[in-house]
Amino acid sequence: MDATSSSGALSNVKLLSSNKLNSDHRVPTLFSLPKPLVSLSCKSYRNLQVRDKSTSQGLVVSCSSSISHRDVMQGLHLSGPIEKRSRLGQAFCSVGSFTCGEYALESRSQAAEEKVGVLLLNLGGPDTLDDVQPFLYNLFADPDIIRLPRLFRFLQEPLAKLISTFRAPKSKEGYASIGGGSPLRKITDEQAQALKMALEEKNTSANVYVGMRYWYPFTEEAIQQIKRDGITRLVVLPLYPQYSISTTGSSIRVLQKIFREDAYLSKLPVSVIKSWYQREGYIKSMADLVQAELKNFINPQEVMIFFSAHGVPVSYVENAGDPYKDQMEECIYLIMQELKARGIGNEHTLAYQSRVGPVQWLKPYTDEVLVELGQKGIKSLLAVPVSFVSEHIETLEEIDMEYKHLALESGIENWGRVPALNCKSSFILDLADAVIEALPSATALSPHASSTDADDCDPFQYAIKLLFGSVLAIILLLSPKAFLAFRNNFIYRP
Ligand SMILES: C=CC1=C(C)c2cc3[nH]c(cc4nc(cc5[nH]c(cc1n2)c(C)c5CCC(=O)O)C(CCC(=O)O)=C4C)c(C)c3C=C
Ligand SMILES: [Fe+2]
Repeated sequence: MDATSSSGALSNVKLLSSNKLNSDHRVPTLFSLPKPLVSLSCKSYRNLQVRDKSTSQGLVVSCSSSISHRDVMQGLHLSGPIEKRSRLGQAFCSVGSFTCGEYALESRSQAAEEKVGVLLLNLGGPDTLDDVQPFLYNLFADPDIIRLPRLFRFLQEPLAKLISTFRAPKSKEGYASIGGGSPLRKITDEQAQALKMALEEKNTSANVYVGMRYWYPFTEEAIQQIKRDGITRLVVLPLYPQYSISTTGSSIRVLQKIFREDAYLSKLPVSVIKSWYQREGYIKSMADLVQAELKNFINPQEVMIFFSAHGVPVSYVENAGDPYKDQMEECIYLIMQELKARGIGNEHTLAYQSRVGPVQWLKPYTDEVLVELGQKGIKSLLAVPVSFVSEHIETLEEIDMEYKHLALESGIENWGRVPALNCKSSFILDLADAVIEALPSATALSPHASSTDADDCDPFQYAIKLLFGSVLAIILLLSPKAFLAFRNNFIYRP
């Protein structure tokens, strides 16, 4: 099919040219829009949303950085001569000067040969209690979760076996108390379906896939399906708003490995949305949830807003450069700013939950802060889970049961919890916008590892890790008592 006929839905769009890059991809397609039929709004430096007024069809124009922020913000007041480049895959097309009346733009939805895929990445969770131990094994066998120096990598799998076996009974109790398994697969599938529909509403047809890191459907399975479907452009969207080496980093590392080893995948244009905690749609959706939940308290203005994020070991942030903590703090700041703009000026605090194992995790710890707040006389508290967008064991069991119990015991009288975003429509619509904005910048996936290797730290730290690694391994292998102590440390506290 040629590019002209594929633009049929946009009757007011005139095809200027189409370049054949190679036998598989016919890109880009360039159109001009007569001024009266176009409204233009700015989403970011590189993506202008253009709407054809007569058909309400939406298109994305990607701009080179030679268009300044001021030019972009002025939208319709732009006037030439400005050099504008459309970028699709590896191709650059110089369009030359343009004025308000003659926009040259690149059309995604009209490139008939393009088959867009969106890959949602998530952690995964056991579907049944029998899955708990093997799920935990997969998690602890991940070198981005238990970061051993390279020399000690041979211990990764035996350690994973050991920790998963000893942690499983405690974990099973948790999963049993929330119905016998994790709700993650079901919710993520629903999010995928909702995202597909939201994209359709925005005139972008896409297949949406789910790839889990530690349980079914595994990322590897999703990638095989993407290949079978002949996807020609892929957006990777991890369902973690903030980036951590242990979550998004780990999933991207798996992707890079698979893509590197496959002739088709290594050429596939891919755009990875590494973090999206600062997106307006996400922040507003979170603020909506907080605002709605505050109304359930008798004195909403007296409620302490208590953000509880999943923790990571301190070493991730301090030695490996994990941006997770900074992004989390900025995210909380943005949500609070949004609430302030709505006239909600409650006090707030951030703490980290779900620590595992005998190392220091990000502080303050949720359980300790709850006790302190109770002792300080705080009477009403609204817990807000922030690191994850679906209900899961740590919201349904850890927050709703353990932390609630602890808070009430500590003197807090009124307890509330903001639900996870799940399929909230403003959130899903914003994810759809994020996908649409990411599409033009897709390029072949970089072969370099995205996560910081455990060996990348300085030689002194490396030597210390080596020493402690050896001592730990020897103690674990030789001493049953130490082994038991280690086991006890690998269950969540309190
Ligand atoms: C942003 C979210 C998450 C970060 C960061 C994270 C880091 C991290 N997690 C563990 C250990 C475990 N996590 C477990 C479950 C789990 N973790 C997250 C999210 C993050 N983890 C979610 C959403 C879930 C729940 C999945 C579900 O089934 O509902 C578990 C298993 C649960 C249990 O045993 O209690 C473990 C163990 C580490 C070590 C880590 C950082 C290094
Ligand atoms: Fe976790």
